[in-house]
Amino acid sequence: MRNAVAGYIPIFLDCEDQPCLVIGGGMIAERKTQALLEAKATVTVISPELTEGLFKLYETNHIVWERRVFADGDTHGYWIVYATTDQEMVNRRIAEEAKMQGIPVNVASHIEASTFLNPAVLRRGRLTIAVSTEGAAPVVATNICKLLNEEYGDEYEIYLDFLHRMRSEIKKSVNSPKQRHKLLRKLTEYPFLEEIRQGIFKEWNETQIHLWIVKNEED
Ligand SMILES: C[C@@]1(CC(=O)O)c2cc3[nH]c(cc4nc(cc5[nH]c(cc(n2)[C@H]1CCC(=O)O)[C@@](C)(CC(=O)O)[C@@H]5CCC(=O)O)C(CC(=O)O)=C4CCC(=O)O)c(CCC(=O)O)c3CC(=O)O
Ligand SMILES: NC(=O)C1=CN([C@@H]2O[C@H](COP(=O)(O)OP(=O)(O)OC[C@H]3O[C@@H](n4cnc5c(N)ncnc54)[C@H](O)[C@@H]3O)[C@@H](O)[C@H]2O)C=CC1
Repeated sequence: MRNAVAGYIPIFLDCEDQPCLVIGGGMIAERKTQALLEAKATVTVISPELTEGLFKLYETNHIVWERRVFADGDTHGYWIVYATTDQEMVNRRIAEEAKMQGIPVNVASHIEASTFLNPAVLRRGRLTIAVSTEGAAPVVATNICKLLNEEYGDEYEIYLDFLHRMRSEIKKSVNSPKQRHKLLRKLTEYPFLEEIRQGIFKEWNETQIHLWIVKNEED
């Protein structure tokens, strides 16, 4: 068992169109595959069998399925690898092979063989909250997400879409970094979240956005 505490760096990877390999076709493979597809990755699954869910994804062309057991060399050319078979030795072999090539690898059965791990995740549109216990208790990570689920409701999706739009406009039309920082900080002080919760928030149109920028630049 890895003893380090806080020895991981949390990062958000852009997986769009990246070739990702999942080895094994059970429930854990299905869970990791779903997460990869949500991130628009290109997924290949190598396994003699698939769960019903994975088989549906195969039938609908969402994944490529190679119907066989893992063979040496399979990880070559992939961007990221998940070893999710129920065979400890196979998972370890996959991890060794991936590591030799510098490919990040997650081993579902043995944290110490992995180079990265999957946190429990809560999503609200552009908001992602990811929680890890460094493998000490994955269920606790999930429970923390359940608690946060109460605190961070759907209003965050509308809120962040709006802030994203404002930020893009500010980046386009305000040249000075100092001014931009001032405006972006000011924006988060408005009670938009409260307005969204109360159902009284009205999306600003282009003119309103520009008027706000001009007015607050001067302040
Ligand atoms: C290290 C890590 C590597 C990784 O998989 O990335 C890992 C490893 C292992 N998990 C094991 C068991 C379980 N894992 C879950 C659930 C989840 N596990 C997840 C992540 C992680 N699990 C990574 C660290 C996360 C962290 O930092 O806390 C979640 C959060 C995200 C996800 O899977 O994407 C997901 C929540 C899904 C959701 O929210 O829906 C459940 C409960 C369930 O399935 O319902 C059980 C059974 C109960 C138990 O054993 O605790 C075993 C023992 C296997 C065995 O004994 O054979 C190992 C291997 C080991 O410990 O070495
Ligand atoms: N990280 C996590 O969140 C969790 C991890 N686990 C671990 O994950 C592993 C997998 O769990 P499940 O999906 O529930 O198991 P499972 O038994 O449902 O699925 C295993 C899959 O691996 C395939 N397989 C077996 N040998 C193979 C080989 N040589 N090449 C390719 N595919 C092969 C099987 O056909 C099957 O599809 C277990 O070993 C367990 O220890 C279990 C629970 C949670």
